[in-house]
Amino acid sequence: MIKDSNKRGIILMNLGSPDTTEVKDVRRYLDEFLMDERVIDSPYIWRSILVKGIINPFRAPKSAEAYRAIWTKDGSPLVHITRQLRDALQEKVAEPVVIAMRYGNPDIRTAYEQLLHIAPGIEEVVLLPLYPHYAMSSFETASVEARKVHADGKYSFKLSVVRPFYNHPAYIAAMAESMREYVTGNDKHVLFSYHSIPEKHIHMRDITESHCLRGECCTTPSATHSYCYRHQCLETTRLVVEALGLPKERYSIAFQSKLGRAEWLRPATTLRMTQMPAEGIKDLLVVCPSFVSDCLETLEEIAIREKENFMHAGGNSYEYIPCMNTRPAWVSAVETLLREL
Ligand SMILES: C=CC1=C(C)c2cc3[nH]c(cc4nc(cc5[nH]c(cc1n2)c(C)c5CCC(=O)O)C(CCC(=O)O)=C4C)c(C)c3C=C
Ligand SMILES: [Fe+2]
Ligand SMILES: [Fe+2]
Repeated sequence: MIKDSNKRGIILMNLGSPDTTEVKDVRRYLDEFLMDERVIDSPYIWRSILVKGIINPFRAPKSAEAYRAIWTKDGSPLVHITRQLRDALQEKVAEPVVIAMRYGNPDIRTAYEQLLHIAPGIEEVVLLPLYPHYAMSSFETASVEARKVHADGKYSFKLSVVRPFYNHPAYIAAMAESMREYVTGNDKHVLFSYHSIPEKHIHMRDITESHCLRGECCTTPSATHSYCYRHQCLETTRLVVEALGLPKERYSIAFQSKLGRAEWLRPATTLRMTQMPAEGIKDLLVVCPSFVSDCLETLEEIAIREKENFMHAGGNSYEYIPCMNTRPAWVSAVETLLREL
């Protein structure tokens, strides 16, 4: 690693949002997002028909409305929080720090150009995809896109990418710290709600071609766990509850934000919301460790919509534990992840 801070730049890369909540901008964003072969893996022609002809015409107006419910004077929460994280990190490190989004703006090319403008002699760029867990549709697409643009632009700096940090002690400690005040002094149930992915994507990245989604696969050691999203979510949960000292009857795991009819990781958060009150879980805390910055999927889906579902199903209290956003422990963890590369 090049240690000289004058020669190094940092990019924090997040998923991205539409530029505005207008349907045309949301449509453009969804088009870019869902046409990504690592998000919808069908052959190009079928993907085009599906996205442009079926999903987008219905989804864009609905998503625009959802975005309107969480939009701020500074625009998208996700993008604004990523900017704030950048500012907080910049206070702590000498290297220039910029942000990039996988979809929408600012894109990765803009981020490279910005770094070269700030520090023309840059020799290494360190990219931190802000996804704790490995998925084709998150970490993989971000790093592939960054490498592709790096090669296409014939940039002379070296590009280094920080690996998923789902079990890194600094991420686990920061997650536990962000939850401690909510879980202490009560016996509320804690639901760990992770973004779901299609089961097919787990099989596609099973390097053994025979391990994943069979029996107790995710708790049985395997070389494929470096690519297994489900294993990594279970590990994050295990380590966070260990750090918090939560007994096993106090927490559970679910997967949110399913799209379409295929099999996705289960149980579905939305189904659990209607089941939990009947099982005697009336007071609920929900945390979303696959997101480090609050976004549509946490602020609208979890904090608003799923709360309504839970309360209508007979819940007594429901609290969403915000993402780590710009909490000092998380900013320090980011610094650690970048230093250790
Ligand atoms: C945490 C990592 C994420 C994974 C893995 C992921 C997979 C995935 N997502 C979709 C479809 C949509 N996701 C949408 C929003 C969204 N997704 C993530 C993160 C992951 N997605 C974030 C942070 C956000 C919020 C963006 C924001 O602007 O705040 C959306 C758009 C909104 C909507 O219409 O619901 C879609 C669509 C798929 C299909 C997928 C895996 C295959
Ligand atoms: Fe998503
Ligand atoms: Fe697994």
